[in-house]
Amino acid sequence: MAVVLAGHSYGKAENRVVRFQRDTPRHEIVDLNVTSTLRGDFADAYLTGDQSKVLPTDSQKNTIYSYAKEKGIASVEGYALDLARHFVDDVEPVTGARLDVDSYRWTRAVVDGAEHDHTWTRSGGEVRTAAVTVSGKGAAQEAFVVAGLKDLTVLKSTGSAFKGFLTDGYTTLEPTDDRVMATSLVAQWRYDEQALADGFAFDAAYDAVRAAFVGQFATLDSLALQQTLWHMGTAAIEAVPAVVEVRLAAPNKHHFLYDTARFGVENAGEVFHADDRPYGLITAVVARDDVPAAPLAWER
Ligand SMILES: O=c1[nH]c(=O)c2[nH]c(=O)[nH]c2[nH]1
Repeated sequence: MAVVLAGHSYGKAENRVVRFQRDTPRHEIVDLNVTSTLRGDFADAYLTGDQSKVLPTDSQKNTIYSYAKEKGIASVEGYALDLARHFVDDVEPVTGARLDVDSYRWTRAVVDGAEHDHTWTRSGGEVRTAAVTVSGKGAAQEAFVVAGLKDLTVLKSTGSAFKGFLTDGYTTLEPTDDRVMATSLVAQWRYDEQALADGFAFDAAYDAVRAAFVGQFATLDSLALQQTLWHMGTAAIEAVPAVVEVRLAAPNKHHFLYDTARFGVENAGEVFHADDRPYGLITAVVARDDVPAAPLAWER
């Protein structure tokens, strides 16, 4: 038996980059959490301690901050592509780079009825995400762009059923035609090569996918969260031609009708106990069948 180094990667995690645009009196803000991950043959750094091929994570951090000014952040995905291509193209031992970016939304403060030029309030829990992977040098290079969101919390007070399910000796759940449905959606979607062209409208695509998710959640008379996810993924692919694969994870944020009959009080679906755990966790991968899978796009 021999022990081998079976895998490795390294990078700088969670660089908190806050970039302002101050060219006019009305400033703009972009607030990011950026993680770089580099791949290549860095085995010697582990096996013998030879760091001659290792670009320090400190240098990666400096590049991440400097590119926020040098290249700008016209879109988060474009900024991540610039960084990933730089690490692979310009740093000899690097053969693959992945950039993960969380993007936090700020809303302009309203002061005396008017939007303020340089003050914002941080908006809700929802976070926009991007994961860009560049692999290989020169003509053989491949690039993948995965956009996403996490913690998009949605709730509907009717239009959701769950019935006809399998039962066994442990089943106590009552079937229902009318329940509260709520989730805190985590979604990622992969774009095809259209996203690699200059000027691809990442923000418009994001807005369209998000609107497809929320629209399906609201309008589908749901028979289960599973069915809702299928419709969400399908609607996103139909809404944006560049989207080829959607991965969804949805915790079922259970709302249980509170039993007020015990006190002689009628409760016609008006008072619920919002439970936080345990929760059902439903996932789906929805994809076009004419586009090859891209496992590298998802590899962390
Ligand atoms: O939408 C649902 N899917 C399930 O699989 C499930 N299981 C359960 O107990 N409640 C629900 N709801």
